[in-house]
Amino acid sequence: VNIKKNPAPYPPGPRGWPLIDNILDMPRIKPWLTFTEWGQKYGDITHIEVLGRHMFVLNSSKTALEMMDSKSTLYSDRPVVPMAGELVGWKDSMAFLPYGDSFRQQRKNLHRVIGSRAAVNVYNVVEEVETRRFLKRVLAKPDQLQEHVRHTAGAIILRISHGYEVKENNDPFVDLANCVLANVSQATAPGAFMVDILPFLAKVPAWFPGASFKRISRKWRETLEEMVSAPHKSVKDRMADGAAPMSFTSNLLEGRDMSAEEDHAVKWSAFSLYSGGSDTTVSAIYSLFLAMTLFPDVQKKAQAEIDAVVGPDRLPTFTDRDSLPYTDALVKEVLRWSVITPTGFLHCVTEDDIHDGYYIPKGSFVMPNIWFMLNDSRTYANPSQFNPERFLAKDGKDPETEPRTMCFGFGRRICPGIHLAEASIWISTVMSLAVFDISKVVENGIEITPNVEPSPGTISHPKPFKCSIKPRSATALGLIEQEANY
Ligand code: HEM
Repeated sequence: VNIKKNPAPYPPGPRGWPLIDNILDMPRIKPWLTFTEWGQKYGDITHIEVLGRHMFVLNSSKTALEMMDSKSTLYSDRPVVPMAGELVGWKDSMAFLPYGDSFRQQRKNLHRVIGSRAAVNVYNVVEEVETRRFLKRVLAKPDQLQEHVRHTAGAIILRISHGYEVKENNDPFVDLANCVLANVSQATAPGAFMVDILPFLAKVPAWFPGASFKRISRKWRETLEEMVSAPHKSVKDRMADGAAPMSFTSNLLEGRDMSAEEDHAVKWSAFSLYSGGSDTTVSAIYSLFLAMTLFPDVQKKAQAEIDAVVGPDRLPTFTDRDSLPYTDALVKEVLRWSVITPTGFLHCVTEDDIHDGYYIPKGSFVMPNIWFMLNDSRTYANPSQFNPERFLAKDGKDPETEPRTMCFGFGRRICPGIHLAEASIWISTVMSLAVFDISKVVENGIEITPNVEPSPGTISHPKPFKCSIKPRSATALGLIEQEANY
């Protein structure tokens, strides 16, 4: 027999993973901690093999950049996901698209409209108006913080993607979108669907015993199609009447003759804003409130800075952004400390590579352990400490590495929503701290300290926690109660 020899050895890694049992055993609770242990044991690249598929877990940002950024032509594909991608139909959405023409076309759309801080400035008014509405909702029902964060993130994105203004309650698009996102997170949960492990099952007819995933996927597919098409059609109808407010979609459609293919790309890239941008931003802003509950000294420092620069008579706006370095550092520290996408999104390798003397075969998956990179003591002093000052130059010491170089992923797949994400988190932080004091709740005379307990999943959220949110003063109350309209 002629066995083809590998051109180089695989990187080291734990044994005993090839069995199907082990896939179902994949660490589901804080998997990033298991991956971190592997890094400590095996080095910056760990190799595992699951049913003949090679996977590489990366435990340093340097290695992640050397592979996925410097060699991005080899490392920019995505895995094929039978359940969520093929059967439910997410394969046309940006995050799932294979590296190729549709991918490039959608990235171009996103880049054109939200690809720089200057481009995103156009939407500052949307961010400000919706965040002021957020303050009002928090004031009215502080114990429903997480719902308000979610509602506001949805409102901002739908306004930007389609010029759509959401209703205060039971908005049909927000409900539909939440349903679509809940479905995809169920569809992609590791081990949830056998079809992802045995892709030939996709060809089994729906009546076949055990093929309930086919009926489920058909239902989820209809919901997804409605969510992608309905807002797109509504923009077109309003443009025909000359009544469409400015948005991502109207901007791309305006004055251009669209082929069916281009129209499809606009439709799906607008949807990608929602799918990529809502849940992630929600996690970040909810984490900010958790951090402020836990670290009152940081909160006071940021408030002192805001008070000195903005004064008591108005709410902060984006024009204050460059004058608030501590608050800016606080936002960076939230992006480092909170676990938003702990293990990133898988990249798939399109050509054989040899990296650092190790064999990385075509078709294998690469997973950056972003949680560890943001907690790596080679990059961050006392990484478990919440300390915005690490991002300020001081006494001749340079600021530590910006989390944005890791927390948004790598190479040609790097998050295209960075500028929008940073704008949303920044305005929520500065407006909330200008008017609210966030603190631990006291129940029966006992102060409750929330646990820091991130959920598992591609997009992780802090476990729901209690905190007290009160207006800082009568003046602050007055600012919150002012009308916020377009
Ligand atoms: C704090 C907030 C956010 C975080 C932490 C985050 C993080 C990430 C990460 C880690 C990836 C994967 C990159 C890779 O594969 O290497 C990603 C992809 C993506 N993000 Fe974000 N993101 C955030 C906000 C947003 C926003 C606001 C939008 C849209 C407006 C967005 C849209 C997307 C899209 C469309 C992709 C897929 C890109 C592709 O596959 O080429 N994200 N994001």
